[in-house]
Amino acid sequence: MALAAARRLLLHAGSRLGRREAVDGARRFANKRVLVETEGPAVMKLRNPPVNSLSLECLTEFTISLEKLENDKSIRGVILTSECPGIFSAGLDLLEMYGRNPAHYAEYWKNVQELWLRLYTSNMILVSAINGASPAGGCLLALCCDYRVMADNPKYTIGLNESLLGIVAPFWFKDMYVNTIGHREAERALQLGTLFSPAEALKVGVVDEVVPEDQVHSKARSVMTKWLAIPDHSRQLTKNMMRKATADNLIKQREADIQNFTSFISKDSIQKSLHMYLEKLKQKKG
Ligand SMILES: CCCCC/C=C\C/C=C\C/C=C/C(=O)SCCNC(=O)CCNC(=O)[C@H](O)C(C)(C)COP(=O)(O)OP(=O)(O)OC[C@H]1O[C@@H](n2cnc3c(N)ncnc32)[C@H](O)[C@@H]1OP(=O)(O)O
Repeated sequence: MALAAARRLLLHAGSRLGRREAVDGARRFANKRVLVETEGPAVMKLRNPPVNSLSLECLTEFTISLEKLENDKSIRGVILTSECPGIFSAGLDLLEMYGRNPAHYAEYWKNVQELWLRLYTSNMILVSAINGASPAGGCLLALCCDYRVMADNPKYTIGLNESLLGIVAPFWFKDMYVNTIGHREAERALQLGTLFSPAEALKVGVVDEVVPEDQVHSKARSVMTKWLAIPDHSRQLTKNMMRKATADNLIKQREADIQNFTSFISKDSIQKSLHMYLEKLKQKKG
């Protein structure tokens, strides 16, 4: 209920902002954690500092922004990137999965599923400009895209590292990984929780292209231009043919997946693992 109300408020605020900024001549709309520019190829920038973690609020704003873009028939493609220096996205927000109650975990997971389903089955062309670290849920966002361009900076890594946290990548994360890099590579990378450097990610197929950091956005734009030259109807039907079975696999068991997540994440042993991981992140500083 609370989330539905927040959603209505955000949609309302979003459209107000949209109108005001259009009057200024810049075609863009924004909410607190997601900025969308629709001048030229649409660009969606995550801005949830310090690390673009996908908190419930961030997920909600992201989903709403995507919904607005989908409803604007003049927008055929979106570049997904980050406004946080050095970070594409740190993935799901660990604080949404630690020390909360089962109802919160269920609500959070429903929203993770919702964003994934919308992104993965989007009719728009999605290109990610990966300009920073992209672990776990950050990698998931990139994997939803039709093409991934990554900055050539060895400090940036990408991959589904869940097993390093003592948790397990859900089956639909795994399915998408298998679809992208094949069964053997996915099996190894998932068990080891591998975080790939840009060069390794290119080799294994997690990303499609690695370019110097200052060229990530221009490359993403030129990729978008190429993809926009393809007729929408044939490209969309082809995308749907490739992705439908994977999305349907979650759709048919959404409730069971929420229950699984809630009971798994509520376990004492899993909470303990998350606690240790969060402590490790804190200690990194000191
Ligand atoms: C069998 C049934 C199975 C059912 C399924 C069950 C479970 C699966 C569930 C979920 C799948 C999970 C998916 C995820 O996405 S989990 C999140 C994984 N993310 C990570 O591991 C990234 C962790 N972060 C980092 O490695 C680094 O922070 C960074 C992104 C490389 C950035 O490094 P940098 O040095 O720039 O920053 P800091 O490390 O100092 O971080 C700053 C600040 O942010 C906090 N933080 C970092 N990441 C997260 C996060 N994901 N969520 C929340 N908070 C995060 C960090 O703790 C610091 O906080 P502080 O308060 O100390 O300033």
